[in-house]
Amino acid sequence: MVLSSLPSLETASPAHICPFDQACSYLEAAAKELHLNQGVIEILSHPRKAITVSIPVKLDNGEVQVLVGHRVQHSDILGPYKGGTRYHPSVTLREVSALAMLMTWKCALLGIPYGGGKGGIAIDPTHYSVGELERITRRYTSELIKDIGPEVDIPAPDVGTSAREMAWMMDTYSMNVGHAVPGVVTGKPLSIGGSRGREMATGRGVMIIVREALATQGKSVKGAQVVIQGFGNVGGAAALLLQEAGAKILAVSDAHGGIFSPAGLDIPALKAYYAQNRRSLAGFPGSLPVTNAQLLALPCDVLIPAALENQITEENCDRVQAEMVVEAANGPVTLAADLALEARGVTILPDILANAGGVVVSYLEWVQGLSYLFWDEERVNREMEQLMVNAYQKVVQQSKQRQITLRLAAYTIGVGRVAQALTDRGLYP
Ligand SMILES: NC(=O)c1ccc[n+]([C@@H]2O[C@H](COP(=O)([O-])OP(=O)(O)OC[C@H]3O[C@@H](n4cnc5c(N)ncnc54)[C@H](OP(=O)(O)O)[C@@H]3O)[C@@H](O)[C@H]2O)c1
Ligand SMILES: N[C@@H](CCC(=O)O)C(=O)O
Repeated sequence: MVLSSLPSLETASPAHICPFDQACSYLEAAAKELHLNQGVIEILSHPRKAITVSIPVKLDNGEVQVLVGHRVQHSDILGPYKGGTRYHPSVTLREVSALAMLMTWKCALLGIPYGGGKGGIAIDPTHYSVGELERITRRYTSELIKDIGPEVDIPAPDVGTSAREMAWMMDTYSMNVGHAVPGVVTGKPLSIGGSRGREMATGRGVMIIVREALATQGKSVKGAQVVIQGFGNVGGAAALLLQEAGAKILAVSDAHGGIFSPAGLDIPALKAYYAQNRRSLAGFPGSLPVTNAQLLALPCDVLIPAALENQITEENCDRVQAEMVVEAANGPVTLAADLALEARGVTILPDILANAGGVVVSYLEWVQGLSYLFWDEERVNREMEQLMVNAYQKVVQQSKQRQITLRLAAYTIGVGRVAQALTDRGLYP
């Protein structure tokens, strides 16, 4: 499928910035830096396969709805396609295609033997009952049954999904093939072969990257003032672990807005409050309300967008006061904002590095499953930390050697490894 032929109406992300076009721009920049052959660039600019499925679901009230789901398989040059499954109203084929491409570079950068994929369903999961979500997930998995598998394409959680959806996917796939296949997904519950440490893994990886990046600048995470957009799996875990590491979390937000405390938020207390307060941050004792727009403009040392794409744009980047932006989300800074922030000397830790902790522990989960030997959490965290620190150091070294930004350095490593494998395999002689 040629993505450029898709209708432009699909570019429904904030400010109508097409995430796939942006992903291709970064690929082109890396390819230029590496002097890659045009044929290689052409191959890597297109997903290998893009699957769109209809998902008919009978709602609890008897009504039938037909939802739209996608799975995009960008590249399997280095191993099975790998990447999350997103349930969010903004999901489009172009968005999923961009996210699948990012997964290819992320896995290559981290040196794990996977390609890149991503899936999603255009729904707001909060509008459906648990029973409806289970039926939707099972039907989506059935529609993809021939295209996923532990050696083919391995889904994992992303926005709006968690271990619960992975268990339903694993069960549906296993029932179809006639025996248990835990390796078809990662991020599953421990009871069916999940890994210790996976739930906190992306946030832990973010904490490690913040700590390393501050250390590179001769600063400490202890006392660093941090602002986080998004209080879900990634933002919530990053907040907790950064606070444990000594940082002061000044503000956090969800889709409804945020809260701010100049003295720093007590994250364990906030997590308990959030769960009891029907997932609302509003009114947390000692905090002041902030909008998401205000939150991005708060003075701080480190700003961590951990929600969706295109949050820091050409329009609002002038208001960003942070000295460092750490992309816990995929694609939270637009291309124009990226250039403007870099020009102002803001350090940007790119998504394919900063949020790789999740897929690294997905890989460790897959390895444990394949060897039928499960590790304690301390070992999982140690192995993940080693891969994250190693990748961070390589990115810094590449950035210094080539005099390029950290993002371009990360891309040149990821894209370069895939291009090399592509050439060595003879797919582009
Ligand atoms: N899960 C992983 O393992 C993983 C790994 C690597 C990267 N990522 C990336 O990290 C990001 C977050 O993923 P997640 O797994 O944490 O998802 P999640 O658990 O569903 O949480 C998403 C968070 O973002 C908030 N949010 C949504 N729209 C927002 C907006 N417009 N402004 C501010 N906050 C908003 C949500 O608020 P509500 O709850 O109010 O909707 C929620 O707090 C995504 O870009 C994802 O691709 C995830
Ligand atoms: N959705 C996550 C995790 C992917 C995975 O574990 O396969 C990401 O964007 O990296």
